[in-house]
Amino acid sequence: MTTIANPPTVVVHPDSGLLAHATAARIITRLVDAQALRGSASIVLTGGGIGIAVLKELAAAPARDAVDWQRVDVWWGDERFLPTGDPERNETQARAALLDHIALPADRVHAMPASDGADGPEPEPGAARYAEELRAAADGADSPSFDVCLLGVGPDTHVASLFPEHPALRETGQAVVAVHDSPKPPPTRVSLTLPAIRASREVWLLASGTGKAEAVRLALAKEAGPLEVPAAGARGRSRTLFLLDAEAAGALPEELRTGAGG
Ligand SMILES: O=C(O)[C@H](O)[C@@H](O)[C@H](O)[C@H](O)COP(=O)(O)O
Repeated sequence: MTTIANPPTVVVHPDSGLLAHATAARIITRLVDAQALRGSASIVLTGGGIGIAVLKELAAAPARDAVDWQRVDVWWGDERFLPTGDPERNETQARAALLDHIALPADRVHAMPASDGADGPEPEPGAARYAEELRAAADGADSPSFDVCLLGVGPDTHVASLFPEHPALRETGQAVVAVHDSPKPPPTRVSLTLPAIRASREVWLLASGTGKAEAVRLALAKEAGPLEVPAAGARGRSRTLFLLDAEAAGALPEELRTGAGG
């Protein structure tokens, strides 16, 4: 497991609209900087309410095309294992929110498998293929050093499709895992594992609303490990951000909410 170099930084915005707006602006700057440094950039997308809201804001952002979208690789942190084009798939929602509005080469959109896809009706072969695709993009490692990995946080502290006490959390030998019996519907999914998430240069955890306040508190409290609190294990190699609205930050100690503890 990668050691955690830096403790998470907490950023609190007044409301979910501003959180989505500000995170979209932050993505633009992050991708532009990555391209200036390395010529290309990579981002892992998340499903969920705030995750998709950020993509919609990104599509509408005045500075959107400061990013050279021809040189961006788009991956997913997880996917609902449903037929291609199913409205519940994270890919379908990301295409409608952002990808259909930017000049991204088709071969740089790395969609996770669909239940009607070439990998067959079970998620395991598709998960293995996606792991191969990651390895091929990672210069010998199992997973690329994504410039930014976006993760929504579930009310039970799940990230991607890694749920508390679920067997998928114990997977450390693979970058991608098939998930059955997901407590959040639909039951069958494909997900990056914690090691793949932690290969990212930066991990940004997004949470909005009072329903996430306790999950966010647990993710930062150091009271429990990643098997009980998956969001506690989602850390970037060089930076981890918790991007929250005031409601999702509501259960945090004052010093974390205001940065006064820095
Ligand atoms: O496929 C999914 O459902 C997501 O990837 C999942 O990890 C999501 O990000 C969280 O459940 C938060 O979702 P909300 O923001 O809608 O609460």
